[in-house]
Amino acid sequence: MSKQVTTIEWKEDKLFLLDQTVLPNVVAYRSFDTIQGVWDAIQDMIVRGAPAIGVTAAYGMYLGAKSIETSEMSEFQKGYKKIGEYLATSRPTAVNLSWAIDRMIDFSQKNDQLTVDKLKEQLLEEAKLIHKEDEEINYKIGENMLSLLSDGCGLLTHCNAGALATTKYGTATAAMYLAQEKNWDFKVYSDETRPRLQGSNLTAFELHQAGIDVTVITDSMAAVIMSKGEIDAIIVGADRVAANGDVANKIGTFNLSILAKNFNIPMYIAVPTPTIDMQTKTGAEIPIEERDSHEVIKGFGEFTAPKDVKVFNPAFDVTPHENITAIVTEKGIVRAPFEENLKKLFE
Ligand SMILES: CSC[C@H]1O[C@H](OP(=O)(O)O)[C@H](O)[C@@H]1O
Repeated sequence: MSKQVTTIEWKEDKLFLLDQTVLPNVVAYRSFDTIQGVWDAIQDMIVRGAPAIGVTAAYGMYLGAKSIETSEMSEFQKGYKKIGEYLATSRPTAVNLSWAIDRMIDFSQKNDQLTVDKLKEQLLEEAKLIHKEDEEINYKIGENMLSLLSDGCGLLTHCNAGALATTKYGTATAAMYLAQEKNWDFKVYSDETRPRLQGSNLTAFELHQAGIDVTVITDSMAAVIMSKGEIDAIIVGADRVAANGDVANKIGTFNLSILAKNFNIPMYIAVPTPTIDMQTKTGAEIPIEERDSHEVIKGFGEFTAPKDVKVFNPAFDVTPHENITAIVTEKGIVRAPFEENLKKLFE
């Protein structure tokens, strides 16, 4: 079994999160026991990655439930809904956040025959179940993705859709960990992924420490690597897949999809079904988070542009479904026509 970092752990009645803002230089865990702390952890990207955000939110919804001081169930439910509305404002794009919040609220409403104290205990169990399910889902995504790859392949990934973006295995990296267990001879190129550099400080960190052959490239080198025939497949994660198969993912994914078409390289999206949002019809409807300008012009500590210059910093872009070869989920491999075939995942 390959060595993987632990991103999220519930122990001593607290949530422990690996602080991803200080990787790869420092491996440090921070503990959280309030809903406000969880909100900050998601917004500040101490924890990030759609599935990891969802699991964190589930524990956050338990911590929020604990803070509601009433034994009257209707009062509790009203307060719980407000806790969910608050936590949903921490980041807008990854649908796993609202998916986890909605699941915890649905669970509380379906179990309102319990006492409030008993319900709170059960909410923690539901959060732990969501945690366990994520690990199982990622393993299955890896198995399905592996069926599309071959020993000796060269892979390109973008941002971090790895163990660090989930509870284990990752989505895009799951196949890489499984290929390592099969002693495949393969190599991975990781786009550093400006401006937050998740590809170099997270993906390269986790793959390198697991002993996987990983090479960091700048985002602008992707075309050259593809032109040299080094890449047999591009595998990325997603923050939200619309009903028509459009994919919101880290900024720069759309660029890769255009290059992939040019070089006739398959573009695979590795994604758990909770990231597929059938209520959002097309990518145009997906809210795209814009983050602070300093991520772009002060990412290395010093200003790399005039302090007051205009900066555009969308954290994500939308890759049109026409540029996608397949969406690989735990339930199977989905190809075009995506609208029709994604629906089948939920029948
Ligand atoms: C397993 S999907 C992770 C997905 O989330 C990342 O965004 P962020 O680091 O801002 O949370 C990136 O888009 C990854 O593909």
